[in-house]
Amino acid sequence: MSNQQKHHQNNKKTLLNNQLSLFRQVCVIGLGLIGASLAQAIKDNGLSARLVAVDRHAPSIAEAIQQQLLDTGSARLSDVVGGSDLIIIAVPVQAVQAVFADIKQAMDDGQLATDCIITDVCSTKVNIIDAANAVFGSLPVGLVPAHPIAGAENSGYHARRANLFVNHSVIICELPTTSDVAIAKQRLLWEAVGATVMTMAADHHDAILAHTSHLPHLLAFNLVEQLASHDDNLDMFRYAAGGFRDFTRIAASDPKMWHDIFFANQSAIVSALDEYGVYLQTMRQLIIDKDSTALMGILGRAQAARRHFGHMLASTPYTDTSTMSASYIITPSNTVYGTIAIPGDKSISHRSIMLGSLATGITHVTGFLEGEDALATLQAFRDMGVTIEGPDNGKLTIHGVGMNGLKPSKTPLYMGNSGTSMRLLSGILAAQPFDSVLTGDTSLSKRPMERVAAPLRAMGAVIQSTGHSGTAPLSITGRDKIGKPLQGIDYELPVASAQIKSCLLLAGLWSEGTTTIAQPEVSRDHTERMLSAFGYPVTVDGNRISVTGGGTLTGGDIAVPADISSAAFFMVAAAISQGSELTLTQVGINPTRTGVIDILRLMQADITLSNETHVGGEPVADIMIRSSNLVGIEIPEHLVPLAIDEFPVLFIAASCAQGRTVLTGAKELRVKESDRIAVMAEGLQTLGIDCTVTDDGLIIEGKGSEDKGVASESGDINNSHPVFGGGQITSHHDHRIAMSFAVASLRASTQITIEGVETVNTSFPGFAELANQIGMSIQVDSASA
Ligand SMILES: O=C(O)C1=C[C@@H](OP(=O)(O)O)[C@@H](O)[C@H](O)C1
Ligand SMILES: C=C(OP(=O)(O)O)C(=O)O
Repeated sequence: MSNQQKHHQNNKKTLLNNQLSLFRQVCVIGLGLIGASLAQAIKDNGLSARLVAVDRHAPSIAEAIQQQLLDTGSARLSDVVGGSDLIIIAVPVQAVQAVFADIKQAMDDGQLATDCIITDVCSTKVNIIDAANAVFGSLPVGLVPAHPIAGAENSGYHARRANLFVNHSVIICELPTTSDVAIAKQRLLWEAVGATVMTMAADHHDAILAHTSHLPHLLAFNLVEQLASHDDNLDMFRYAAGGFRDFTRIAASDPKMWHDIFFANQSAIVSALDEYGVYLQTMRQLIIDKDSTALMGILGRAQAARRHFGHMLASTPYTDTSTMSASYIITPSNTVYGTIAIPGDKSISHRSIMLGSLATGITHVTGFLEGEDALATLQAFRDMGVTIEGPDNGKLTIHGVGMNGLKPSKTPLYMGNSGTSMRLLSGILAAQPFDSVLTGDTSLSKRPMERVAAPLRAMGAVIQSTGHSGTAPLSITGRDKIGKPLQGIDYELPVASAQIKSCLLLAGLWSEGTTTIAQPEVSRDHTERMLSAFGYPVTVDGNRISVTGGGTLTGGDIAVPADISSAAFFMVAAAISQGSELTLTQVGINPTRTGVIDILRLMQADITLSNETHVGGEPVADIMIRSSNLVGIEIPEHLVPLAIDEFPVLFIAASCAQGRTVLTGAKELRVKESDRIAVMAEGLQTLGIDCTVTDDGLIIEGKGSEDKGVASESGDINNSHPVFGGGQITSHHDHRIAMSFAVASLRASTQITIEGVETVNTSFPGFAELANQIGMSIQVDSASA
């Protein structure tokens, strides 16, 4: 059950428990779909002691009384309205003024109190307020204009559904003249029938609805009319496939209602139509001109935006984690075996979009990671006007716009779950002439952003982290308002973070003078390498990296190697399990990323690299890893930034090692998608591992020492005894936590269930399928929440 449904249930319970109804008598005017559904929901939720209705259609009233929905009803308001404390107007927009006149008469006759709450459910709001003003002379204190964004193409009393409003939004216009009690009671009513209440000014409501509801309805009616007017219309309708059916579904709605809406919201609808006309003409011309690039740009942007808007509204990663509905149910298996290809590197995929977009000419990318994080970066550049074809099986074609070719996005740029996207983009955007806003999902909105905002400010950027504590949303002011470019900076990084370094180097591309970043330890250098590959000079002097502003990038081909951070799960899987041997092909082995190999080797893992070569400026190799008798170690601190994302799964390796493993100097783990020290410790303890959390790391008592056959003389490995118990793990919406505990199942005594695994798609789409291919047994359960 969703939170909203629970809330709905609780409201209902409270009202019923108190044996009090919210209203004495509700009078519904108009028993069409919305009016009758609301009446039914009020009845079913016990929200009013009495329920009466007014409708000119006598059979509907008679039936509603006979079905005990109504206490009474009539065609005339004055017959039934007396004593009502809520009136709901559910008639076509143009009829509302006449209803107001009847209500005023009832007030003047003493049938109704002057503070009686009056609401409506119409699709336009300004004209409702105008009509009330015209009738009452001033706005009644009980007037709460409202609009439930819910409906169905079927109309009338018989189409009613008490659950029509559950999980739908209701927009309320809180007028300055309305009493607080009236607003509060309206909120309670809508929440009690399952809706989410939003408030909006009436004119804003009408402008928005003109685009999101009125225009689409008008187009649907128009398209059906267009086809119906053809002589061969029967054939057209007979063979009209899904597209026509889907597009015109809403043209089956009530014509009278829509006729009224089109007039009631005349000016906003006409301006939405004018805008539509311009866009339509543009597409028409592109087809005439056979302008494939521009047409693909529009189609690709629209397709991606359609998907993107849904996520933005829900403030969730591209995969909706709000309901935590997917779990892994993993049956222990002992051995993994095979040769597999791991998906593309996330860090390099992000950078290929960024630099490809800013380059002149076309950039072809292969091996692009089609995971949610890299797709967020891709969408952001589409939002800024870059035409990007694909992804199609990891292939992208980016039509670079040059260093000065980005356009302002019409909406905030949504970064989903991706820290890399937000931090690197803030460097690029701080240098653009236009304003930008960067938002993210719940997890990203908790991660520190002042680490990039503060040094960017030192370069002259105007950037605000508008969240609770130095967090997103980020609001960036365009250079056109500031009037001078960013200034190069000499900056010493407080932490070894490739994201901060890359953000500042990227800002440096547009800055006056030279930007030099000094890092305390080596961190991944993909930005530096890719800048050079695109022909931008980068100077590396030990741990000091410099770029000078004013250069250009030239598009080219980028082959993204397999992601060593994803490969790490399978490296540990093979090392800790019995009789295992895995070969992972063409994995990136950039020395700034191979900390996981170094650490596993220090733990005496059996790892061999072969077929070493270079792909697109990055070294790659096949990595073979076999079952190993691991030993606990003190992890050298200089390796921490080189394995920063691999620690969750290295903790699994440490649990299976003989002796204690100590990690220090890894405070950064606390500000990833989750606090990876705390969350891993919690999960390890659930599975029976003895571990101690420290400020900047973790101490793990490995259970490998119980291993009877520790590297026997013949060199055999005995990794067969269980190290972990079974149990239920929460991933805290962190992809790497979910995948790490999946790997632990190879040494578990019984089943492990991992909740909230949707975010695995941010970095490793297809993880469970690949794991099962090599011998693991992961069942993905998408309905277990
Ligand atoms: O630059 C990058 O692509 C990344 C840098 C690292 O973050 P920090 O720079 O914050 O350590 C890493 O954790 C992240 O997954 C990707
Ligand atoms: C920390 C990670 O990514 P990001 O910072 O881009 O969200 C990660 O992938 O583990």
